[in-house]
Amino acid sequence: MTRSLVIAVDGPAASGKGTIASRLAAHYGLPFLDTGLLYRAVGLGVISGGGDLGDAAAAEAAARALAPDRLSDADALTSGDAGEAASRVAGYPGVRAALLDLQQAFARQPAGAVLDGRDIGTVIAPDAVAKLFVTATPEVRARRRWRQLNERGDLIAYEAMLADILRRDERDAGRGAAPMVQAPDAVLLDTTEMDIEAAFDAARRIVEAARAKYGLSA
Ligand SMILES: Nc1ncnc2c1ncn2[C@@H]1O[C@H](COP(=O)(O)OP(=O)(O)OP(=O)(O)O)[C@@H](O)[C@H]1O
Ligand SMILES: Nc1ccn([C@@H]2O[C@H](COP(=O)(O)O)[C@@H](O)[C@H]2O)c(=O)n1
Repeated sequence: MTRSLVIAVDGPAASGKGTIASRLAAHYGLPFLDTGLLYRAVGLGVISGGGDLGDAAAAEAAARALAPDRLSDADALTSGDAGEAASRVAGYPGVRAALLDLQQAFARQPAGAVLDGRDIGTVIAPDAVAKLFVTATPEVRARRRWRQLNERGDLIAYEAMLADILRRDERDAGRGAAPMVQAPDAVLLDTTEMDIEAAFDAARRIVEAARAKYGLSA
């Protein structure tokens, strides 16, 4: 059976997984889904509806009601508040269950797909041809996110950014439902000392090795 090229890219906040995943998608001509946006949209949905992020039922209802147009407000979705809200609602099993089918259907497209998140290689697409776990030190990740947000005018202190990253890492890795963990068959890519080009190049080589293993090389 010929497998389609599904690429799973997981890793902690601001590790560069989205940058790598979108570059891989463009390189291989595949559709790309940033699954973090789904959880961010659910978190914002709860807040905008006047709900409480500590209310699992409200979060699950927001996940079940998630409409595609909720994913288009890039500025709101990529704010620090949205990231924090996302990691709160992402711990609820009902929220994860509500978002499961959509993600798995995306991964099942005939040509293949690239998805990035926390549980792509473990839960969403455990049979993915290529699995990467992208990481970097918390300090480097905080610096990257700090620069990204400050460049667009979201002024935030580096120390606050680092605290946010550490809190989110702990919550994402420590939850019971689909915790952030490297899949046993994922390749670790530590981008601490890499610029974007070097990180993409390393990722592409990992995918090429996986394609060769499954006889998918041109
Ligand atoms: N290797 C790198 N070197 C320097 N900057 C990088 C590198 N990779 C990504 N960046 C920058 O770091 C920021 C965060 O990258 P990106 O959004 O890809 O991370 P992420 O892991 O997808 O984050 P999120 O947790 O929001 O999903 C962006 O501004 C991006 O341009
Ligand atoms: N597959 C995923 C993707 C994301 N999350 C949660 O959403 C938060 C925001 O994700 P970003 O990738 O945009 O930073 C993240 O901290 C996770 O809590 C998830 O659980 N599973």
